Amino acid sequence: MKRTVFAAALNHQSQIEAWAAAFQQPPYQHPPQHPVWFIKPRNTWRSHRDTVGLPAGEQVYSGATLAVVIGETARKVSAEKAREVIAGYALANELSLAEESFYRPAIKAKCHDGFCPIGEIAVLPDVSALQIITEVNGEVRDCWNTADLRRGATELIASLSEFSTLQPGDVILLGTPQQRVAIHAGDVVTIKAAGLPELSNPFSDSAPPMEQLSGQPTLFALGLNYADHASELDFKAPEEPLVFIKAANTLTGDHSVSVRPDDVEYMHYEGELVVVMGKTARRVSRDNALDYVAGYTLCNDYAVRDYLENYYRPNLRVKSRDTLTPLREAIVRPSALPDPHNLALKTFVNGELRQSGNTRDMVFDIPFLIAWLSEFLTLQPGDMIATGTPKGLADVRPGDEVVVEIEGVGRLTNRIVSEQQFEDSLK
Ligand SMILES: O=C(O)C[C@H](/C=C/C(=O)C(=O)O)C(=O)O
Ligand SMILES: [Mg+2]
Repeated sequence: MKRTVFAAALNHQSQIEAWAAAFQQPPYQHPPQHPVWFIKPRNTWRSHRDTVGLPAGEQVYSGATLAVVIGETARKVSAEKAREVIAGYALANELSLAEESFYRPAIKAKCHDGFCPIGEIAVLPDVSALQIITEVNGEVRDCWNTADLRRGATELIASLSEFSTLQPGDVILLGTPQQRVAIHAGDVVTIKAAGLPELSNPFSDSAPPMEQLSGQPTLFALGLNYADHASELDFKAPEEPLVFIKAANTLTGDHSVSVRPDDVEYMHYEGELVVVMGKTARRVSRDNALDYVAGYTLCNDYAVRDYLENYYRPNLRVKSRDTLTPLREAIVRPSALPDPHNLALKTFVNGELRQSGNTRDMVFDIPFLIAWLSEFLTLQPGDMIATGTPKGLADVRPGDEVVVEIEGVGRLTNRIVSEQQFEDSLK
């Protein structure tokens, strides 16, 4: 069973060449120094022969790529050892709308329903120079070679597992060339590579409704959804929701520890209200949106600012690290919380009040967020939306006790430990 599907962006030589000049300019400032990660959430997953519905009025591009399937737990694995944790490979189609920018996470371009068909797994001895062919209606339209990737499978596993413990079933998509193939309703797209089961999907302008999905619930998180927090970071409030995704590895529970990397300057807390979906939601209106909510809980969306790069910002290395998203499992039902948009939100460090806001100050409220997301993807029961944090960030250090408290929802307590303390605790 798939757990999290990670994908590497800007990992093909042709992309770096095409964007080289732009990446020297603001907002990027320099080419990416680390892999640029994104996540294909479970609503995007499809199998061989599944029909994929294309969003009306959008040009969709095929993205034939190679998927690496993890077979063993991998935490801080070296590139030399990475091969040992690979269960096998599969073909995948990393479908996307055109990307005009790599600055902010590309949720709308990458996460439409069905935007990630993945084929059957097979064991291959070597994928370092594998030809990947795309046929549309039986005609070859693209062919690229994994030898042109900037980072191969083992290097990507090493890089990702440094901050995100990989589990059996996790998948890594290795990337796609700059040039993609435009596809249309009525097309059948078939992806082929020697030694791997082919992946073929018909595309239509309407697809069958999605059954209940497997895989981990998706945690969508909002950036800059409180104007006062945006301004403390010298940003204006966004004009549309700034949504990023946090992977399952980052979650931890109440009264747990969060690991502060030993070599960083600034790791801050972010107390946040979390919405938990209770019903499958697709194209839901704002007026009806709260009917789809199972309840509310709270999280701490820690960030390590040292690792910020202006590519799909905030990037997974900042926001999706092991242990950096304490989340309280118990939820409060909507009947017990009639107005989720008027709740005091506080964060205490060692008993001292450090953050104080109110959920009435959200830039985009909960009905808007549910309607906006469900416009282009299906929200499933269990999916969550962390609705952002108000101003009042501060650095936290090993030994600090951090308590997030939201009126009517409850408290979430966790303690900061150093990397060394955490490693010692594992021995
Ligand atoms: O890009 C930024 O600096 C904003 C980003 C995320 C913010 C949030 O998670 C939030 O506003 O709750 C960051 O701070 O990395
Ligand atoms: Mg946040």
